[in-house]
Amino acid sequence: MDVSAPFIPPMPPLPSESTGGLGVLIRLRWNGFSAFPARCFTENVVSLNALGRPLVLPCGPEAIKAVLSTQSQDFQRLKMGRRVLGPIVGDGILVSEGAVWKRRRRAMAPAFTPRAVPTLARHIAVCAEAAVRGLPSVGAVDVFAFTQRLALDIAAVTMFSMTSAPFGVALRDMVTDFMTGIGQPRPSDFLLPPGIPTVLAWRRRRFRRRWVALVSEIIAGREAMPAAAEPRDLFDLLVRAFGNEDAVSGGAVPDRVLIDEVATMIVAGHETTATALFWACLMLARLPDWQEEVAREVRDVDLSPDRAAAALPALSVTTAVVREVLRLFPPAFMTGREAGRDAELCGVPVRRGAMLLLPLWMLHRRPDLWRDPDGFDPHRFMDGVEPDRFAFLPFGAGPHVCIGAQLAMTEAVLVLARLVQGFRFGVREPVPVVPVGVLSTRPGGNAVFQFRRRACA
Ligand code: HEM
Repeated sequence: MDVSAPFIPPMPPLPSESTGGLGVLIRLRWNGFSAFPARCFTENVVSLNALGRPLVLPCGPEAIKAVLSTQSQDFQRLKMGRRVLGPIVGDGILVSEGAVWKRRRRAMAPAFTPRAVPTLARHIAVCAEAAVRGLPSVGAVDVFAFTQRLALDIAAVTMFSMTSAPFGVALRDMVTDFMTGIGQPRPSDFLLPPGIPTVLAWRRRRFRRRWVALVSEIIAGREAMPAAAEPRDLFDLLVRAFGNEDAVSGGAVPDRVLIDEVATMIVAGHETTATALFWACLMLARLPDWQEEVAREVRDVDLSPDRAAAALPALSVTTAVVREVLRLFPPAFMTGREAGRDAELCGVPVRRGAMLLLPLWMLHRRPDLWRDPDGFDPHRFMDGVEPDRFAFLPFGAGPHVCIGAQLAMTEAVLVLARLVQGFRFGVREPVPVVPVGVLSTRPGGNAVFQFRRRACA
């Protein structure tokens, strides 16, 4: 393929260079892809101020490495994360800190080892097969809705060994409600101290009550299933993992812990993977040559449930496409930390209490790290050439690195492979679809996909 002219996907405009800290926080409410000034593409650390509170933007690989990894002891999670995400993940490992986080992370790690991949890949393949078979042979497909539904189904099946059918609508409605409403951080979330309620406090408390009731009902349904000798799903793996941890600590796992961690896995896992799959479909629809390259790779690969995990090494082009999508449209487009003590970041002083926002999507498009940084070109992930460890961080780094990274890659690669194996697709965009970063990287606009079943499928 011609590597000289990679395709440049459209992007929203960036703010002016004079945008201050408050301007960044206000813009984040609407789109993280148009919140940060362009100098974040070139500088290592940008220091701003938001209503008197220091706002530091570590943007270069060294600064990001220090915050997430080598100096991670100086920087904790943003306290506002708990305020915003707490209604849905409670005290789960996505928002907890210190000893609680450490204990839960250690307990959950065994559920995400490579040994679990074949079990989870089998569930993914079953869901992908059913979803692909359910598509019309020829016609328009709402790909965003399709990937959201499928990712939720996969989350339900990998977690509980049961389809999301009995509770899927309620779960999807509540997660979407949250993501598009009270889950979007407001400037007051960033600026008010944790003890002071924001105007959303009451709505968030009400959501929490309804959410806990729903997840408890789902867990009760799963617990009613007969026990199995071998772990069937993440639920068995988590219960076993927490059980082992209890045996060590002598404590009992309260239901609330299980509710929070189950909710964390569903929320952290489904929206991120669904949006990555949407962008992968959009890129392949816009770039038929790449779509055919993937089609050639997957044509004779056996993606049936029992063979899915073994098929992964044969899917190197599909994997490169997914990685390039995660570079250009990272679902976790940004992460944040708070300075727990006075510190220094690549020579820049950072005061205790300073807020740090790390625009990971801009790291992935730095001209000093990437050739044709805005162009879509999966070749950069082929031929065994690996990017610098701290140039490409779709799953973060350091102690809080994504626990589900391998599961997410397995899911994205297997679903994309099965979709292209079954269909050829194109797209019409009345308005160019640009990324919108609110909690995850969603499409900002309507893309009309046309699908046609492949003759051999
Ligand atoms: C494409 C899909 C995904 C992306 C891009 C993604 C990205 C990330 C990133 C960047 C972090 C680090 C955040 C930080 O340092 O502040 C993270 C953490 C986390 N992710 Fe993922 N993730 C994905 C899928 C998943 C899946 C499938 C699961 C679970 C089933 C999951 C569970 C978690 C959890 C629990 C954490 C917190 C880990 C900790 O703090 O110890 N993620 N993810």
